[in-house]
Amino acid sequence: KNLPPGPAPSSWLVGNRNQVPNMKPWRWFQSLNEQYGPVVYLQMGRTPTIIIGTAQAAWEILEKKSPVTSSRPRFIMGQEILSNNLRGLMSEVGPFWRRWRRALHQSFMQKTSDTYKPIQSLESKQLMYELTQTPAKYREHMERYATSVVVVVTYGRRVHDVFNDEVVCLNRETQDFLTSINIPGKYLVESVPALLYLPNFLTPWRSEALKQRERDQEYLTRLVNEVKVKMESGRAPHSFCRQLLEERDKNGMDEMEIAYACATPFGAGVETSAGSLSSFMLACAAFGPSFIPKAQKELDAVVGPDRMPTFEDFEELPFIRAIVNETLRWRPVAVLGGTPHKATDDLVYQGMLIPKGSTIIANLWGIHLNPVDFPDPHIFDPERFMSKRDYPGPWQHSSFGYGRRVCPGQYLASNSIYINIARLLWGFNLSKARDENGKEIDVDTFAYTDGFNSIPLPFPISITPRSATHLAIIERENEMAQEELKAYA
Ligand code: HEM
Repeated sequence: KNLPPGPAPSSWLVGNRNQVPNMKPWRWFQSLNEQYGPVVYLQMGRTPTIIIGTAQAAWEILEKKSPVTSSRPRFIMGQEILSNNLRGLMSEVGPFWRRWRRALHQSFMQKTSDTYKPIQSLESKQLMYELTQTPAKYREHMERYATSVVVVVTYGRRVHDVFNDEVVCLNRETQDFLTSINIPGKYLVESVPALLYLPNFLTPWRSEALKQRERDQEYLTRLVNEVKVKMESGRAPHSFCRQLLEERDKNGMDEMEIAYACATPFGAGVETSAGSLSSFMLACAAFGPSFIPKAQKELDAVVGPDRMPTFEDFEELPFIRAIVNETLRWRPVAVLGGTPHKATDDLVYQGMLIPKGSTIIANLWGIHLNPVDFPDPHIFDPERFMSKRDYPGPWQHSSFGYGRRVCPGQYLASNSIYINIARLLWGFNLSKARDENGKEIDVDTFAYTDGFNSIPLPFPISITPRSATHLAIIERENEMAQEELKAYA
């Protein structure tokens, strides 16, 4: 009674579960919101599930009612078995989550994130140089940038090669395993938790996850120990890990909690940042002539050809800022709004009951492609951010989520996106690649991965320095940056 509207369940037992498409479910969710309204009810097995499709409803439910809509559903395989309940991102609201969240806030709030601008600037200079050398490998270079920033900030050491670096390989193995088991419906135990009481020999799925847990704990502890050794010899640059170790008495975190907390920025911050930069490149290939000339005019007037844009130019570059916002809006990387929330009490939204225990999904695909807020939503048009609009929240888009779960890395992330977009547009002509006959190669702006983070599938793009002066500056800045980067080895 009074539940939000939604499609009829297929059966009492599975509810709507078998109606959800395996591929890109966010598109189906969007069509449901178009049909039934901004808040839709689905019954996933026995769990009530709420799909939110507008920014206004998401703000009312997840921000204003955040005291009761900020928990997480149970993740039996990913959180309880694989991670021994030590990953804050999947954790229910409670003392463990608060400790973890406080630590992240301290190290990634705006003021602290501003102290990471120097490393972001240096890594971005290397990225610019790499693009002059091997432009076709732009995705790899962007991934290296995003990974190195996150690993420097977390452990105080750089990443030179995303294919062979040990931290990267081990973290990626964990992330891949986590993604492969966190698929709704894949394991019966997620809907029938009583299976947890079966003996080990009847539960091979458990043994596999426990083996991965052992590997994770070994390398995550090893990485923390490396920082400890450097701290003892006075060689540890400031880092998230060092701070957690130094403040152990204050933050009350034990060794393993610290080890897992340090895995957080990698898991949450690399694919999201690199994927957003890839979406920007796709927008350049698809819509470049409609916005690049204006952006370059602004950069030429404010920055000129004799130096690269810096963080200090930010206030003077309103159109570049608009491009950053439009990049995050146009193709939201956390396409389903990140990890779902859970209601810890009944609440009522516009007369509709959201029952206690509901899983709540803010479908960013629907929210950002809602033509009421963003007319012609699939067109990449930074102009929509050039004047303040009536839209809830501080960013004028919803890319970083809501309420107590709002992305703690939002400042680090937006600084990365800004500095790279400003420099890419300043230094390069970015346009459609051409085939052997000189014909432009079209790109598909819907060709994205199906994963938890949705990122563009590989596409060709032409990246060439705007002039010999720009190229010389990119080379000179990179040379100087390499000297400064030696401090992080
Ligand atoms: C463009 C880049 C990024 C985007 C678009 C993004 C987006 C998001 C979104 C939508 C959420 C879910 C919020 C919610 O549940 O309502 C989230 C959560 C989170 N993000 Fe980010 N993020 C980005 C980069 C980063 C970075 C660099 C970090 C590094 C610290 C980070 C750390 C986290 C963490 C730890 C959470 C979970 C918070 C919690 O469960 O309490 N993110 N992010």
